[in-house]
Amino acid sequence: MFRRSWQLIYRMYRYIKPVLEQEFGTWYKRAEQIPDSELRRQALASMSTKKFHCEGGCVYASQTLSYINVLVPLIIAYQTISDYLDNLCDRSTSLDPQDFRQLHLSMQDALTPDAPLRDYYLYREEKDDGGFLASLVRTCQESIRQLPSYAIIQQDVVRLSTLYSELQVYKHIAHDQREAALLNWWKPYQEKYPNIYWQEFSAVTGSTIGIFALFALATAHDLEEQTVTTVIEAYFPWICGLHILLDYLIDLEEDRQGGDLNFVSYYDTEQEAITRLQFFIQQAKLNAKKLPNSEFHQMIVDGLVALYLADRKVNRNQPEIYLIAKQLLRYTRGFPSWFFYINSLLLRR
Ligand SMILES: CC(C)=CCC/C(C)=C/CC/C(C)=C/CC/C(C)=C/CC/C(C)=C/CC/C(C)=C/CC/C(C)=C/COP(=O)(O)OP(=O)(O)O
Repeated sequence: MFRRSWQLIYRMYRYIKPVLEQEFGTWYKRAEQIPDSELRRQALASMSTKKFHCEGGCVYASQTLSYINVLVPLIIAYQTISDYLDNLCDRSTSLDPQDFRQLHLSMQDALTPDAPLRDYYLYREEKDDGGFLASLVRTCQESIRQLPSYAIIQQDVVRLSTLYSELQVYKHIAHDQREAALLNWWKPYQEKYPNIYWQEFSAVTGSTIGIFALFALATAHDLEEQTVTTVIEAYFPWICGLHILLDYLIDLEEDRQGGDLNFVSYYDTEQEAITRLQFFIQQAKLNAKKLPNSEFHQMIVDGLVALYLADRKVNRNQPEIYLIAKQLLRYTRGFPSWFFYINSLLLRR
């Protein structure tokens, strides 16, 4: 197992990137052949603008090189479903929760080895994707069958995936209803997560990386339940929360102008946003230290901050975001953060 940031980046370029490019390219070509023009447009738009989601997600495959050919296709297929459906819901002509729910059933089917395929487009007009979504689901199912300890993580990944899907439903309904729906959804979880706000809980559920961390664990033949629990406790809420709060931070100005929901905008002041994000970094690091292969998960924390703050939107023309970003990058400190930041700039710009 590797311990250093340069070793992670070396593995990414040497072993992961070739498989990733091949897989991603194949799905992209498949998307180009989607018969329905609107579904095709959304699939291509999400794959063109969000490739870094797959690139970042595939970092988890660097832990076990012997499973690259299982983990990379799995992570790419699952993340592609997530990004494609997000585009369909965002750009939807309807605001129909029933439609959003039905589409997202594909994500839980993808994580259930023998689940039969369903009509995920049942409640929308555009239906003919030429089997694109079904093939993504099937690819996930074929991959998870090859993970020796999948049975031990199955229930938890489906639970995290269901929470993600619920977030996507509530986030995309009518603007005047979504905040109340999200608050109401949060109520039964409030007691379990007393240290976070409702909007932070929503952010936590929006990350796919807790699932990817569990996929990587399931490559072990002797996986213990206790290890799964410790990894979930580190990721949900801390590492996942940090991930999506960063995602919303860089969209803050854009969302403000477009009147879009943004979980970072709920902080009262800039200083509160900085304090809360620093709190998430601190908790994420503390909890990452408790994990098996802890160096890897600590690199994920540094890497997330670097990857998101390397986005084009973080620049001097958006002073609020720029200031918060600078403070956060300084807060993570040390060589790995700067090394990942430079690599992320190369990847994303
Ligand atoms: C291939 C290669 C050489 C890679 C090198 C990568 C690199 C530089 C690694 C070093 C640093 C490192 C360790 C980074 C960590 C990487 C990591 C784990 C990244 C995570 C990527 C990921 C899985 C992203 C998915 C994000 C996600 C699920 C987003 C959706 C969540 C959400 C709720 C979004 C908001 O949606 P909405 O409000 O609808 O708004 P938009 O859709 O408009 O944004």
